[in-house]
Amino acid sequence: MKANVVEQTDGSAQTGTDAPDAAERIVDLRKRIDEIDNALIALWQERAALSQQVGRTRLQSGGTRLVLSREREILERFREALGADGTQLALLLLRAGRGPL
Ligand SMILES: C=C(O[C@@H]1C=C(C(=O)O)C=C[C@H]1O)C(=O)O
Repeated sequence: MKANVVEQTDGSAQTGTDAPDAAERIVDLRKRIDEIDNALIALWQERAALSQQVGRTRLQSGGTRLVLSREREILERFREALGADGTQLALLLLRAGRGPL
């Protein structure tokens, strides 16, 4: 294993290059990647909580646990935007909110 694929002593991951300019650019780009990941995690959790709220509201009013036509719309939206990966992502999103089928 190359030495530059191990962790640095400060706990941050190595950049994977010994070129200082590239390493600096990578550290910079990674800051934005980390911001995006944190936003995605927060949005994921918010969506799951909202979905659970909808589910509870519907069940308490005598409605169904799921609305498959709505789920189909969401799957289609993600597939149109992101292709096959979008479908997989939407399936995970839906499961996070309403639990497994
Ligand atoms: C949240 C809802 O309930 C369920 C969960 C959905 C979701 O997580 O988006 C979509 C449809 C329903 O099966 C809803 O009907 O909007």
